[in-house]
Amino acid sequence: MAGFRDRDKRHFPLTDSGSVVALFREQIEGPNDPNLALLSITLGCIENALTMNRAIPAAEEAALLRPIFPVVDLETVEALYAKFETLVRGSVDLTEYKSTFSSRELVKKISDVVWSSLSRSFKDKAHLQSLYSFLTGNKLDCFGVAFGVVAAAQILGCDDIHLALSEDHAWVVFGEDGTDTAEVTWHGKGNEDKRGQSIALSVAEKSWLYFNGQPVICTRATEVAAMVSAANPSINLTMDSIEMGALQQELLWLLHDKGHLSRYPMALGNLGDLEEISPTPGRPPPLQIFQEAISVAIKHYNNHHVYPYTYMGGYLYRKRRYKEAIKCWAEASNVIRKFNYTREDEEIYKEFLEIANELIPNIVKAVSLNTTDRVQMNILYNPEVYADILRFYDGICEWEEGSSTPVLHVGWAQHLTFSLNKFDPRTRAKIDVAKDEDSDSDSDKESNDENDNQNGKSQKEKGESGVKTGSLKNKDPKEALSVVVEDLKKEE
Ligand SMILES: FC(F)(F)Cc1cc2c(N3CCN(c4nnc(C(F)(F)F)s4)CC3)ncnc2s1
Repeated sequence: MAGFRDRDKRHFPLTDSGSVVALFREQIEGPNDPNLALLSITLGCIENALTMNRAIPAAEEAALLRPIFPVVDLETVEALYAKFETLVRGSVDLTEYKSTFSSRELVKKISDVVWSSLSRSFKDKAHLQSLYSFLTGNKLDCFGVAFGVVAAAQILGCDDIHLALSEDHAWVVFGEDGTDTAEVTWHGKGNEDKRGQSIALSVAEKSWLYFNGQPVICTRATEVAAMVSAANPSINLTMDSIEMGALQQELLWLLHDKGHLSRYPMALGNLGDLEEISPTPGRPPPLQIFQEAISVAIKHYNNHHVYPYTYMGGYLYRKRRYKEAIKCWAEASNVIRKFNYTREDEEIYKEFLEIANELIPNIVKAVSLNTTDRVQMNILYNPEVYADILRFYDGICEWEEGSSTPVLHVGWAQHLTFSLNKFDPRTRAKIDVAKDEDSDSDSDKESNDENDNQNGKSQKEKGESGVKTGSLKNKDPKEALSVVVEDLKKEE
């Protein structure tokens, strides 16, 4: 059984980040599977010490010469581990579940064990993702519940139960070939939880939330990567714990070097962000890490992940490399157009709303004010940039087409016209929005329902109930945009 081994105990007490990395390294290197509960309790204990109740500003703390990195005693971790093991083993009678592989009933039972221990307080605070939070405060966020179920499954010896991750949701896979799926946590606000159900129906909706069937399926080592990635160094809205960020960064490099981020674009994105904050000597620059995330998404997930492009776009925007940032956002839009927008896709909706209604307008404002900088200024004379903004909007229009919920509203049109009108008219005339044969959206918007292809109903016809907005593909850009703007104004 997973349990605490002497070789694990040898690392304690943990006194600095090096000793934590050594523990994680030995756990990951094997020969046994890494012990998720042991590592999550340990990492959560450190995060709690470094980010909670840090009332005194760091400067004064340093003046007091108070050691910042907490000492993690074996007793503390062992006691919490024993509490988790007692809860899990005491609640699940495995003799009731005969088969070699886990059943949906067993998965639901494990989910119920975690679920029923939770306090009712609101769950979208920070630092609620680890078993330390669960065992000391009975609080977990959406990810934390899913992770807790997998950690509990490991203690029960259910080695076929693994974490499945999309960009804004988590569930589990299990069974003989690891393709059975089950909801084990809730999602978003005000949505009834669907725990115990398979996710097949939700995937059929072609929603971004379920990735249209391209989630990150974890191994025990990738589950460690998820735990590390979900760690949160923030002390409050304006301050991060440098020590916690550095520890997270070191652990992500350890996992990266062992190949455990090679199918996990979001963890690579997290690492790129950490490298921007504090570059590690001898390691690749952030852009290269973001590029690696994009390559992984293209290679392993049929380019169905949005975040690799918004990680890179955000970085380029912060570096004032506006032309390249806008290209990334056009690529992000090229991903989302493959999906149908559903009401549980709010997180990614907010991402595109911020790009369209804040970031791009800020760029066109900045470059039209800053006439001295020739490089920046000529963005408004660059047909490629203009075309990328049109592609960005066209992808959002396609995302909306055939969806049950509208995406665009007149606010979008106001920012759209503001941004586009800043471009020189001659530039706008220069671009040729040719109908791009092979990327005809019908084929991209895979319809999981074979019937549509058989009776030739395209995605658009199929989405009869969906919202209709003009796609820019077949029209002259100015005419197309006036169609979109008029449509939106009608809704006002
Ligand atoms: F499990 C859920 F439900 F929480 C879904 C997951 C989220 C997530 C993540 N995130 C989410 C995306 N995220 C982003 N931060 N910045 C982003 C970008 F907009 F800059 F791209 S995306 C923070 C890290 N990082 C590693 N793994 C996961 S699994």
